[in-house]
Amino acid sequence: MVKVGIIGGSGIYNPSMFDKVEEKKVRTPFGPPSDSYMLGEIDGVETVFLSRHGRGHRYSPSTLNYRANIYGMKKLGVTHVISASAVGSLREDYRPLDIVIPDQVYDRTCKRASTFFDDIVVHIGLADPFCPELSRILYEVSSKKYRTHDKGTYLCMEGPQFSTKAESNVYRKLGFDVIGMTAQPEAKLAREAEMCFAIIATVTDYDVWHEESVTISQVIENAAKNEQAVQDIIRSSVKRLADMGDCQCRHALEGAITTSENAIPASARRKLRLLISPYIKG
Ligand SMILES: CSC[C@H]1O[C@H](OP(=O)(O)O)[C@H](O)[C@@H]1O
Ligand SMILES: Nc1ncnc2[nH]cnc12
Repeated sequence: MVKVGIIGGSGIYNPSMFDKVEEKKVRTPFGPPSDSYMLGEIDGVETVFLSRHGRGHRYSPSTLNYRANIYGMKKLGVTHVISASAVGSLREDYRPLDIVIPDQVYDRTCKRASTFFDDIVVHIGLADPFCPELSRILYEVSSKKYRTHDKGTYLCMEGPQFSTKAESNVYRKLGFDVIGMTAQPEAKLAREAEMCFAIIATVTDYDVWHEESVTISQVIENAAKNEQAVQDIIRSSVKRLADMGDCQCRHALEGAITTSENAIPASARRKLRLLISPYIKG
C-alpha cells in the first residue's frame, strides 16, 4: 500500500492539493516535528503533509528537527516522500521559475543530526540519494506542463546566511547546478527509514554569481508564484505512485545493520523498533 508524504518548503505551507484534511500531532523518540501533520487523500491515495519550517516559518534550515519530521512520516505509514524546495540556480539555463528534479546532492551542512542510528552502527548506501523511480515520475508529470530539468546536483549549504560571491563561484566551478539548505539530512534520513524520497525544486533566483544579492522576499515571491505548479505536479503524480512497484529504497537497511543483534541494547531496540524491527528478532 502506497501512502505519500509531502514536505512543503519555503512558500508552501498548506496542503491545498488534498481532498480532505485532518490534523494530527505525532510524538517521536527524536523530539517534536516542525508542526502537526495534515492527513488527507488525493484521488483515493492516502497523503500526509508537513510544513518543513512549521507554520509561520518558525524553524531555520539549521534548527529544524529533520529526524523528527522524517520519523513522524514513517510512523504515519508513509512509503514515498515528495519534498518541495526552493533553490538558487548556479547555471544560466536553469532559470528562475524552472522546475528541477535533482539526481545528486553534495552535503556541506555541518550542524545537523544526520542519522537515526547513534545507538547502533548502520551503514546504508547513498550513491543515488534520491529515488530514481519516484524522480522519473515527477519529471514525466512536470515536464508535460512546466519547463523542467530532469537532473542536477543540489549543493546543500548550512545557511542560514546566503552564500558569498566567492562561494557561489566556487560551487559553479565544481559543477553544482542548484543550491539550497534543506536536502540534507532529509534524503539520508528518508533512506534510513526505507522510504522513497525525491525533490521537486523550484528555482527562485540565480544566486549571487549572477545577481548582486539574493533576498528572502525574492525567494518567497518566486516560490509562491510556482506554488500552484508544485501542487499540480504532486496531484498528478500521486496516482502514478500507487502503481509504482517495489523499490530498493524500501530495503535500504537490508545488510546495513552492522552491530550484532546480541550487542543491541534493549533501550536502542525500543527506540528504533519502528525502523529496525524487520531485521531484528525480538
Ligand atoms: C526562504 S530562503 C532559503 C530557504 O529556502 C529553501 O528552503 P526549502 O528547501 O525549505 O524550500 C532553502 O533551502 C532555504 O532553507
Ligand atoms: N540562492 C540560494 N541559496 C541558498 N538557498 C536558497 N534557496 C533559494 N535560493 C537559495
